[in-house]
Amino acid sequence: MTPAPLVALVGNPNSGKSALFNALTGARQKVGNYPGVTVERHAGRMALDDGRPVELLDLPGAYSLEPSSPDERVTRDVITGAQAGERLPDAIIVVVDAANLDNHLRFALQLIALGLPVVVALNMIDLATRDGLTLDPEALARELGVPVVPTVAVRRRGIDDLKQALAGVIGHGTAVRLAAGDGSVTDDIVALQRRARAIALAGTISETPVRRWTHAIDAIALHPVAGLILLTAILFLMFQAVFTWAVVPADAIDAGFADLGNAVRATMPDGVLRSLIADGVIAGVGAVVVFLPQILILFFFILLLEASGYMVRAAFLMDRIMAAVGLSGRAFIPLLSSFACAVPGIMATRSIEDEKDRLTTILIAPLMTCSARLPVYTLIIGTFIPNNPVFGFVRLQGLVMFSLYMMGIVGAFFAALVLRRTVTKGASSGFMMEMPKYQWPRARDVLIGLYQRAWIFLRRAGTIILFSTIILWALLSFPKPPAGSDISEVNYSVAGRIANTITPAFEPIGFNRDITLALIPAMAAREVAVAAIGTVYAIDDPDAPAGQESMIENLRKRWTLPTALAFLMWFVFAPQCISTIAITRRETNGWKWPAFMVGYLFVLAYIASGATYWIASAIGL
Ligand SMILES: Nc1nc2c(ncn2[C@@H]2O[C@H](COP(=O)(O)OP(=O)(O)OP(=O)(O)O)[C@@H](O)[C@H]2O)c(=O)[nH]1
Ligand SMILES: [Mg+2]
Repeated sequence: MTPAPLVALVGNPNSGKSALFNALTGARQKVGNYPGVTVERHAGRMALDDGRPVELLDLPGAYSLEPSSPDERVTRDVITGAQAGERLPDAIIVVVDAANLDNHLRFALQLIALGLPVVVALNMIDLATRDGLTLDPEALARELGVPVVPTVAVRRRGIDDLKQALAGVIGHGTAVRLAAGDGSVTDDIVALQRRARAIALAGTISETPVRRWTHAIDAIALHPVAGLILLTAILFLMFQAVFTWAVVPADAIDAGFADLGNAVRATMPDGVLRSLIADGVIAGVGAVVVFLPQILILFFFILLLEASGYMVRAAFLMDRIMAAVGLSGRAFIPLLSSFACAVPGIMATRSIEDEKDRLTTILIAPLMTCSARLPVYTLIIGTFIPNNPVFGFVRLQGLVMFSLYMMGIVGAFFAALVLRRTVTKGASSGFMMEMPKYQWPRARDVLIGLYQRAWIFLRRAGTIILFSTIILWALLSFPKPPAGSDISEVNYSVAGRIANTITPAFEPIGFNRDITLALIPAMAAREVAVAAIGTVYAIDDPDAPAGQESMIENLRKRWTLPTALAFLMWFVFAPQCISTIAITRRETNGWKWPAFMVGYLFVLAYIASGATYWIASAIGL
């Protein structure tokens, strides 16, 4: 006796597979309104209208054929015939959510391409109608090249039609597939998404304005060329704004700290305590806090992009590029978080299944420009780069800032490419995600996000930065040179002597003593570099008025442009952050990988700074 034909229900999570299974077989499989209800296969029996028995399989939902979790693997193995002890299904019912066609058709296209006889169940038609969406199942069938049956699983509507369509395809092999669908499917997720979207559009008779808008925006936002141009333009605008909008509030904060410093100098008697407060605490912490407006503007943009639904689109656009350098698409979100700080970014890599994928992402996360670098970049750019307009509307300072961010990204991709061919060799996995609807960001959410960021930043200023500044101040202030000595106070101090000892190692890449002085305490946190420079100049030049103005004057006097550029390059690449090293140790369970990370990043930083210095000097900057 030949066994009854085997039919499998496949589709995205939460599309209604188990509900359909119950409707078709009369069984009572658990259904629930969240993804991941079914986590293993279930079999049941049903009869077609002509009395033929069929064995029906309910499978766990999946987003794609590249499994990212064990239950998705079950699904993939069953429908490709790779599952031990299971025969290849004679047909599959692809269940799609009619109200979410763009997302669900992506997987449907992959499934149809497998070549098994397919019937598509256009489920949850009731919800689509409620959302003001009218679909054309025949048009969808034409585009997909397989029968499409509208169903409402929970009301048992469309079940008979589904059985009939199934009877039509079972036993007819692939020949029954209509001619129109070419069945070819690509690994390129952006292309796949575009095709799914085009088919969804062709099958849509009418829809609400929100849905129409989403389609219209995505036609540009997800376009492989126009989308990338749009993304670049948005990022660009962001960095222009960081510079232009911050001027007024930053000046106000700076004036506040300057007044405070001057007041302390005017009222307190000259001595160690006055120097500690004015040169250490106020000059150091003030030098960092000035950058609060810029950090908030940056995060304002990031929060808007996240809340509007654009960020996921950016992830889609980047997926192709990420795959090209051997990164998993899932790495996008951790890498994106690393723009705030590498520590949460590295923690977010836990969502990456594959160990090698994950390790690669951890190793390159510090190359994403974290917000602690912003004060360093802004100070140096503001001091050394003139704010000339280029191409009429773009300003040079914003352009340089944008390039520094891009350099981090390009450096990370380059590093991934090399790592993937050497220390973390292996295949990388794909990426599927639901595409959210566009919506206006809610003011409340954005405000809460900004408040949290401000708090994190100020807390750092009040703890790590304050603490390292005080230590540095002490090391810079003692011992005091004997009266009448012509050695400067800084050079005579412990810190000055340490810096003078190691400066020769950095001279080949253009660094001066001030920089080496700043680099060591900056291991605690990158912003400390700015605090350190503030403290050094406050001690070195005690008669100058407090505030950023005199710090900038000192920088211009003591640094050359090639040195300043080399210093910027150092901060693009160098692993100047103890917290990142610590979290890498924790997430990789040992010292091997953090040691490797620190090593390769220092080498990279040294080479990049040196090259910048020499090239800049050679062309006479
Ligand atoms: N309104 C409506 N709700 C439906 C329909 N089909 C399923 N549902 C509901 O959608 C939710 C998900 O259904 P399930 O059958 O559990 O979905 P599933 O595809 O098996 O999900 P996983 O097992 O997680 O992959 C449940 O709350 C169902 O009651 C439908 O046609 N219309
Ligand atoms: Mg289920």
